[in-house]
Amino acid sequence: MKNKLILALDQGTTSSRAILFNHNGEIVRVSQKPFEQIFPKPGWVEHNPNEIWSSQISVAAEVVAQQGISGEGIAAIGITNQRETTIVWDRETSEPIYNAIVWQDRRTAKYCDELKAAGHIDMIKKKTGLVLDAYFSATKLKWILDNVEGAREKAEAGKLCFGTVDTWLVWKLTRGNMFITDVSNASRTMLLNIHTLEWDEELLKLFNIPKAILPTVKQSSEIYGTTATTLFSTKIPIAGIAGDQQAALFGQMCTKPGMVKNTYGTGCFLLMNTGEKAVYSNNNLLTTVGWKINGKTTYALEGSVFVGGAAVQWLRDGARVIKTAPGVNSLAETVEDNGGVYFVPALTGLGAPYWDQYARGVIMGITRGTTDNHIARATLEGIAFQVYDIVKAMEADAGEKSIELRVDGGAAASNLLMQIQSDLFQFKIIRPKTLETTALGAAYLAGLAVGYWDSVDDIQAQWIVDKEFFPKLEKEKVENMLHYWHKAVKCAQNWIED
Ligand SMILES: Nc1ncnc2c1ncn2[C@@H]1O[C@H](COP(=O)(O)OP(=O)(O)O)[C@@H](O)[C@H]1O
Ligand SMILES: O=P(O)(O)OC[C@H](O)CO
Repeated sequence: MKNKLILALDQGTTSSRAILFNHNGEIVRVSQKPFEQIFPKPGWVEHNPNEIWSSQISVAAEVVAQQGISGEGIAAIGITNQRETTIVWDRETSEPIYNAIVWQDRRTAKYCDELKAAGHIDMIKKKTGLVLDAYFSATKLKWILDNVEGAREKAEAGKLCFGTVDTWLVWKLTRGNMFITDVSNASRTMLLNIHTLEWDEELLKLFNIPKAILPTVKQSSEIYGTTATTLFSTKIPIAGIAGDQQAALFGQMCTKPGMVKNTYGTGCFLLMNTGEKAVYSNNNLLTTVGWKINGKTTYALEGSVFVGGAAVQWLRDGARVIKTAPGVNSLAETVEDNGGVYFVPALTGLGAPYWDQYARGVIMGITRGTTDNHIARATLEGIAFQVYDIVKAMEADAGEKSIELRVDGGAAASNLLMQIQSDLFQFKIIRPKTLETTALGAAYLAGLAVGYWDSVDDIQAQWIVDKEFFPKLEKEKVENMLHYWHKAVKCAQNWIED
């Protein structure tokens, strides 16, 4: 068994990845495929669910083929995924009835306002740990049922399935045999009571969601079933599922209360393990389920930034200032500072700690001397400032100052971004050798379930530091930058009027 490999499927916002890990937690092979981002209207973001599946299964098949193994060589599959993204499909045909509404999509912002005005904020926070925002699945699911012709009747009749991306992938991997999700993904729907870990009747009534449309909620690490034989040469156990941010927390081995990581992907997500206690924030952070293993639930506090690496992507695809994402670094490195330019990348509103659905991006402080180099630098800083604001909120909740931060995700590859982050915090940033901690977390969850690894202690030593970043910038300069950053944030806030 230990000679076999674990296959992690990491279905992210911008690409699908498949990674084979060995018993030492090392990457043996990776394959990655980007897929289309669909923006039908300002503030709307969609994916084609069939493309999510085809890109994911093609990279899985690719790593297996390139490694020259068959299904026999894989001990288990672990799944991790972009969270909240909402897919509804026909139970009979497996055909989606609408595009996936992506977590960044703001189309239900107004409906959230109505719910706030009707006084539902506290009940929702108490039961789900979440802030009333268009980010989560419940309002997106309601939108599909209300806006796709015939959907509500079909849902009432039990003919439709709703799933976050994990549910959709398991459905496809098992050819419709399994309709499940795990507690970490379920906790992001705004329909799960995070204390009982069951779908909540009061919430289902509020959002007008028929229970028949929902999957069964499972632990994050257990043998759920096996893949359909038509996909790989043999049946492979599917044994781990977690939302990507919770998986990254696990992959970073933040398994003890108080441990924190930040992932710099499309968005940025800072999570702190709070142990068996669901801790509530007084500073606009989310309470979420980390994972459930062997009947024990671990909770986390989370600060979510909607646009992190996606700001770099916009610089590449929207503004066309750079040709590749890493190109942002070579541009930004050529200037010593931002030249007074501040970019608040509120391209899909602002997440924690502002929770402003109507904020939009601003670039402030442009002068005749401003160049694309300054804009590139301001983009990286805009990512780091947002993470700074979240750490401050978490420190206020914890009542103590942070001393270090573990980082991962695609954009954490940028040494400049990590240096800026350390300068802002004035403490150490630690980047582990494996930046693919999301996939690694899913691999660990699956491997633990099938006995590939014996226990968390067995894998703890596999977390190895690659590079540490220490603050270099004087405190006064940092304070001045923070002053202008917060001034720019005010300009971005509450921009959209309808
Ligand atoms: N070297 C780099 N410097 C800065 N940003 C980068 C770099 N490499 C990738 N990125 C950004 O990181 C993001 C990709 O990270 P990843 O963890 O793969 O995201 P996701 O899982 O959300 O799809 C992209 O938004 C990209 O713009
Ligand atoms: O695709 P990522 O890595 O940016 O993660 C998306 C999050 O899960 C959204 O909550």
